[in-house]
Amino acid sequence: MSGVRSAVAARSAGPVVDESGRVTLAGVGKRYETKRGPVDAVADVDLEVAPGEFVAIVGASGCGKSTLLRILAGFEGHTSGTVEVGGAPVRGPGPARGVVFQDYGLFPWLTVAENVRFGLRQQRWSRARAKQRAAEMIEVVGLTRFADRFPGELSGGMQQRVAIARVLAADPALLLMDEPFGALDALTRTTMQHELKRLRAESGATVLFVTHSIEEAVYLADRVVVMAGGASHGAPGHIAAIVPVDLGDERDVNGPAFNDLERRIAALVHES
Ligand SMILES: Nc1ncnc2c1ncn2[C@@H]1O[C@H](COP(=O)(O)OP(=O)(O)OP(=O)(O)O)[C@@H](O)[C@H]1O
Repeated sequence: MSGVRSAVAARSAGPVVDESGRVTLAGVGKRYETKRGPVDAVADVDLEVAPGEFVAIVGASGCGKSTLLRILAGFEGHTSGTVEVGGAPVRGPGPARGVVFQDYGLFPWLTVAENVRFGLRQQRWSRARAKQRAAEMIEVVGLTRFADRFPGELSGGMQQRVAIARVLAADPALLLMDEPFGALDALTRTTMQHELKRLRAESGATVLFVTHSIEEAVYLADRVVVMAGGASHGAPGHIAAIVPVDLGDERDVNGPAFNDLERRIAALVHES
């Protein structure tokens, strides 16, 4: 936990609740003005995510999942409604929000270790502390042997692991992840899901996680948001359902309760 976040935790009595991870979306809409006229990517999105909660977002292609994440990351503005993180309006990117998107966003001229240290140094971590933290996170994603390699020397899946290590190293209050494991092979994907679960339990970060895999959503999340619509479907993207995942911490992906929930969510995705 970062210095600021532990200070917040130390002041509050009772369970640790880091309010800086709270997400509030109220009546959120995004309209793109294009040559062919306005495109409503999303409309009327209401969602409250509690600090420390893990919310997965699923839905057919084009329903606005990435748009919502980009808005929360501060990469683009919304055109209606309110978007708040930690009780403050989002006006641009910020260090309390860690972002892992489909493109790895690594600096090709820096080594793996330098890439992971970069954000920490930007946040004024000392050289020694940044070096130690980077080494720890690189170990977590299983890339210690490659710490001195450049991104161009690694596979896509390995580059994605570096991007994940880089974001997790900074211990953000809110993690925004858009298909972060989409490019990984099945075995690495399972390992990374485990690690993400563990790291998130340790750090208490709030996570918003976009995935096309309903199994992944049910395995990781406290709640699954099902989105529907999309500009190409003639209706703006919107939230069609929010499904709580009441399966406890140890989830058996082959268990009947797990599979039932997976089927229920799949039906909601296909209906919408
Ligand atoms: N810059 C843009 N200009 C115009 N329309 C856009 C722009 N960006 C996104 N859109 C439209 O907004 C809608 C939502 O796109 P978005 O990428 O958020 O969907 P998605 O659910 O993440 O899709 P996928 O699962 O395929 O990644 C789509 O119809 C898309 O065409």
